[in-house]
Amino acid sequence: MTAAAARFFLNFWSAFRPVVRTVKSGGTRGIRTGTPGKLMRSGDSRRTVICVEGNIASGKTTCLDYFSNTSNIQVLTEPVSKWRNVHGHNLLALMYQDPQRWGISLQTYIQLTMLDKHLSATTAPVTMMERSIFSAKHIFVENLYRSGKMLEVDYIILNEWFDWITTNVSLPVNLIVYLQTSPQTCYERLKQRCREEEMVIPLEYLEFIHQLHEDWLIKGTSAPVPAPVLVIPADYDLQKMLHKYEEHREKILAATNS
Ligand SMILES: Nc1ncnc2c1ncn2[C@@H]1O[C@H](COP(=O)(O)OP(=O)(O)OP(=O)(O)O)[C@@H](O)[C@H]1O
Ligand SMILES: Nc1nc(=O)c2ncn([C@H]3C[C@H](O)[C@@H](CO)O3)c2[nH]1
Repeated sequence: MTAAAARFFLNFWSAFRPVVRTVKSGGTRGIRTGTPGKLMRSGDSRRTVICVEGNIASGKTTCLDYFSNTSNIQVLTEPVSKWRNVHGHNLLALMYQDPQRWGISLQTYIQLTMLDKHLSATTAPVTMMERSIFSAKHIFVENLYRSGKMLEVDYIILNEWFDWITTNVSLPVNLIVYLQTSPQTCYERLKQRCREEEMVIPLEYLEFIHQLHEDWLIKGTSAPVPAPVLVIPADYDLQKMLHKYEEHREKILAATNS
């Protein structure tokens, strides 16, 4: 990274809400958010972070809703509302309408907003996040680049940001819950939900996104996973899925002891 880029990043970084400082801890260099008292942030080893991953409309929000009533669990949903209104600009809609032009803009903003989610302060010992900075990179950035909708130079810039952030900022994840839902089922649920920006999504896009999840979380052939993966087949109807979530509750919360 050039000196100018480092200066830019450090200026950007100092604007961040949490007071961050570089500390040596356990021999590895990483930025921990310095917070007194009970407040915990992602870098706090006392905190357990579970990321719920899955295709579009695979049922992540429904899963998080189910666990949101459990004491000691803080649920962090994706900041989709931010992506749909960046000072009046609907970046999510722009990307779906013209991914070649707006893919880099959306991914840059998603990487920032997901980093902010990872670093958000909480008093709860367990955080369940919808997706992560990792899936933004390994699923969606990869899809844009591999489908020829992202310039190589943009892909490289995003990768350098991702590598710097994940090297210098402690973003521990204790468990990934992968809701393994078929593209067809996701497509049906997406149509049922009718999120305006997503009405242009073809089944083929969901098939690409599905394959990238499988390569990453099942086959392990694309990129390292930041935590053990618990796979929950999620094609079943709502009632059966709620039973499945209850069946897996112990395994999911066992991550707190790992
Ligand atoms: N098991 C299920 N059976 C039928 N419909 C479901 C099931 N789970 C969720 N849905 C419905 O499918 C739609 C998508 O579900 P949900 O919002 O939980 O998915 P998601 O993975 O959070 O989506 P996104 O990735 O777009 O945020 C919603 O309308 C939801 O009510
Ligand atoms: N391009 C792109 N990159 C991401 O990192 C990303 N994360 C989520 N999404 C899209 C999927 C749903 O439409 C909607 C809600 O998940 O936002 C993304 N789209």
